Amino acid sequence: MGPAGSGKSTYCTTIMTHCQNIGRAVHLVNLDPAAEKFEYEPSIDIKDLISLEDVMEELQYGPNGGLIYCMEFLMNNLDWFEDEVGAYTDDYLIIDCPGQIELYTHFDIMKRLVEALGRLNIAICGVYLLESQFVEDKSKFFAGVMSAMSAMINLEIPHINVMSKMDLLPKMKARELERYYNPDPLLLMEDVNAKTSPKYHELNRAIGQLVEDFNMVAFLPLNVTDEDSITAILSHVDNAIQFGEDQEPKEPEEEGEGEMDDDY
Ligand SMILES: Nc1nc2c(ncn2[C@@H]2O[C@H](COP(=O)(O)OP(=O)(O)OP(=O)(O)O)[C@@H](O)[C@H]2O)c(=O)[nH]1
Repeated sequence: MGPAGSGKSTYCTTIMTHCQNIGRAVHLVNLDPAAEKFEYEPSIDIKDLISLEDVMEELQYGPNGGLIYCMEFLMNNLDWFEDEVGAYTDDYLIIDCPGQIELYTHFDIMKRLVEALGRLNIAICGVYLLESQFVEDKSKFFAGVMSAMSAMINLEIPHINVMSKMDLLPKMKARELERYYNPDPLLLMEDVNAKTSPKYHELNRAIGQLVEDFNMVAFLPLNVTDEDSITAILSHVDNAIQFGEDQEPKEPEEEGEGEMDDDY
């Protein structure tokens, strides 16, 4: 997941290549009804169900309304999705999502999709991408942190955030980068305040405090040319999936089994 152009498809391709190199069964799922070119042919493709192009042409919708229409159409045809995914329940699926940010923040479409995967007993990890260049404009960076947080809160699934396109970021000291990997909102607010009118400083402070109070957003760097960063991300995803599986409510025990005694 992530905003338009944040590097979602590149992430999918990078992880697909890496998984294939280490001999792991992996499939690409495309959920973007506007996607055109793929480096790997998707095993499941929303365009087999509906395409943005058709919706725009036939219903005269614009790109954003059309996208939402396509996703709602998918929601009304979840049996199609469940049948498609049902063929791969033992494998690793990488789901490339559309870039419209409202899908993760104020529609429940992704949430319903997550529930559909849950019905198939598929363990999930959300991966949210934010471009590294955002660190050069702290207001944008904070907007990105807030949208990542919003996705985490809405979806309630094991989740990691990835800072993409690290090769494009000018060299920075490790200590400086750490401020972004684990955002220190109050420290960063000083820079944002320097660029905004004093009448917004209280608002900036409140936003910083919100990020601090939730204290749940951290980023892992992805440099597609650095195998170590790819391995590290995949291992975090695996751990998050394992964590999610460990948290699954257990089947209720048979009567009499494991009953607590009255003294407990
Ligand atoms: N240098 C560099 N460019 C990247 C990287 N990741 C993505 N890009 C470029 O950024 C642009 C957008 O990348 P995509 O992977 O298509 O991003 P996306 O999030 O799938 O985009 P949408 O599907 O349109 O939302 C493309 O031109 C990519 O080549 C990266 O790690 N390094």
